[in-house]
Amino acid sequence: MSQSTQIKICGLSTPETLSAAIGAGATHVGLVHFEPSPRHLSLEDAARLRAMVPGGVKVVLLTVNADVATTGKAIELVKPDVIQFHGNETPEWIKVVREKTKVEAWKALGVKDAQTLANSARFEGAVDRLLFDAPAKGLPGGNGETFRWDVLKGFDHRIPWGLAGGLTPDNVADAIRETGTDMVDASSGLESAPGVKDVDKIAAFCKAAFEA
Ligand SMILES: O=C(O)c1ccccc1N[C@@H]1O[C@H](COP(=O)(O)O)[C@@H](O)[C@H]1O
Repeated sequence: MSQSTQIKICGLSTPETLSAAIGAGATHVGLVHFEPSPRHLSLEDAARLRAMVPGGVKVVLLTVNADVATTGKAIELVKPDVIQFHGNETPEWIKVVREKTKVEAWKALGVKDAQTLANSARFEGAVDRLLFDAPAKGLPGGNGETFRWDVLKGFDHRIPWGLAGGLTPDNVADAIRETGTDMVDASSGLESAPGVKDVDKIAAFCKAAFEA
């Protein structure tokens, strides 16, 4: 069993599924603030869920191309531990937000090929973690799509990173073994319908990830 694997369960929207994720051992819980998403939460609802999270579990607030004012308001209201930028945010923009707010910053990147990884170096010094996801399709993320994990093999990572994109209870162990990641992030693969998390899938996912 790998005790060190970090697990983010994203797109939680009810107290029941939030506590299922925490009970199953998630190290990070994700709240989505992006209106087109079936997982969208108002900032007020996100703040209510955030207040239920015990210390020791990190709250990740996900936004997409939000402007500075919205980002600042979101951080002030929700008080996340981490903000996950899942759009076309630049390193320079993220650096400014991070310096102003002191909140840990993650940047999701859609991986097309090895060139995406090479280009990710531009985020060095701007973010605390990169999340490698499938390329945008419909939504910028949360599409349940995997990508070619083999491009991650042998890459000289300079920035802490995590793996996202189409992860499920059935493929997460292979994903960890094939990529060597120490953090996995899942959302739509743990649902019974778009935006509806399934507590059994959450538990099975965490078990499989810890046992990989
Ligand atoms: O979950 C969403 O609706 C979402 C919307 C916009 C950007 C990102 C979104 N989700 C994140 O995408 C990755 C992969 O998700 P999945 O497991 O493939 O469904 C993950 O970080 C989600 O939190």
